[in-house]
Amino acid sequence: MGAEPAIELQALRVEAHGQQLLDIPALRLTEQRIGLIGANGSGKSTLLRCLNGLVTPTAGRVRVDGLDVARATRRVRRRVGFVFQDADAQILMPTVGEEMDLGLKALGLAPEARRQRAEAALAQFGLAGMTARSAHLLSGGEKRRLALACILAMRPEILVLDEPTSMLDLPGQRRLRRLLEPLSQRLIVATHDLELLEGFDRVLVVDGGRLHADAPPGTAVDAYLALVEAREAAEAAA
Ligand SMILES: Nc1ncnc2c1ncn2[C@@H]1O[C@H](COP(=O)(O)OP(=O)(O)OP(=O)(O)O)[C@@H](O)[C@H]1O
Repeated sequence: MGAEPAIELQALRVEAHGQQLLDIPALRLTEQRIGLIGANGSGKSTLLRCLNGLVTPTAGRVRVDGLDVARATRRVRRRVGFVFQDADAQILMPTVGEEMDLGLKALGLAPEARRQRAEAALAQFGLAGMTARSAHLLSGGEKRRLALACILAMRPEILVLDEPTSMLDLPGQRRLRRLLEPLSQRLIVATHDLELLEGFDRVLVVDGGRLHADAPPGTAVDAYLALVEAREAAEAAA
C-alpha cells in the first residue's frame, strides 16, 4: 500500500433503510479537477461523503493516497477538506474570526500561526478585515467563501466541494469559479453548474446511484443531456 496520490474506490455500495443509494464500480481518481454531475437525488453527495468517511459504504472500500478511509479516518480528514453544500451547516461559531480559528486550533497551531493563516485565507477569499463580523449574518456568497477559507486555511491536499455555486447569483458564481481555478489542491466537485466544469480533466455522471458516464467534460455533459432528454421523451410518451 503506497502513498500514491490517488483516490481509489473499490466497487462501492451504500444502502440505507433497505434502499440502495449507490452502486459504483471500481474507480481510480488521479486527476487534478474532477466533476460529479447528475440529477437531484442521484447520489452525488453520498459519493462525496464516502471520500472522507462521512458515509461508510455497506460494501467496498475507499482509499485516499493509500489510506483506508474507514480505518484512518482522522488522517484522511486532514488530507481531504470537505465543504458542505449548505454553508450554514458548516459554520458553527458566532464570529468570522472564531470560525476561522476553530479548525486551526484543532491542528494544534500556535496563536500567531493561526492568526496569520486565518488572515491570509480571509484575504484570499475577499473577506479581509471581517474577523469581528457575525458569521451567521454574512450574505450567502460570503458564507460560502468563509466556509472555503476555513477549510483551505487547514491546507488540505484534496478539496471536496458539494455544489459550491448553488444559490449564488451570477456574479457570485463567477467569483467563486475564479477563486477555485488557481487552487493547487486536487478538486472533486459535485455541481449542477455545468460551466464550472470548463477546464476540468474528468467528469463522472451519476444516475440513480450508478455511474452513467466517466469522460472529459464535453462528452460527459453530452451523456447527461442525452439521459435527461431520453427521460423527458419517455415521460411524454407515457
Ligand atoms: N442517510 C440516508 N438515509 C436514507 N436515504 C438517504 C440518506 N442519504 C441520502 N439518502 C437518499 O439518497 C439519495 C441520493 O442522495 P444524495 O444527497 O446523494 O443526492 P445528490 O445527487 O447529492 O442530490 P442533490 O443534487 O439534490 O444534492 C436520495 O434519494 C436521498 O434521499
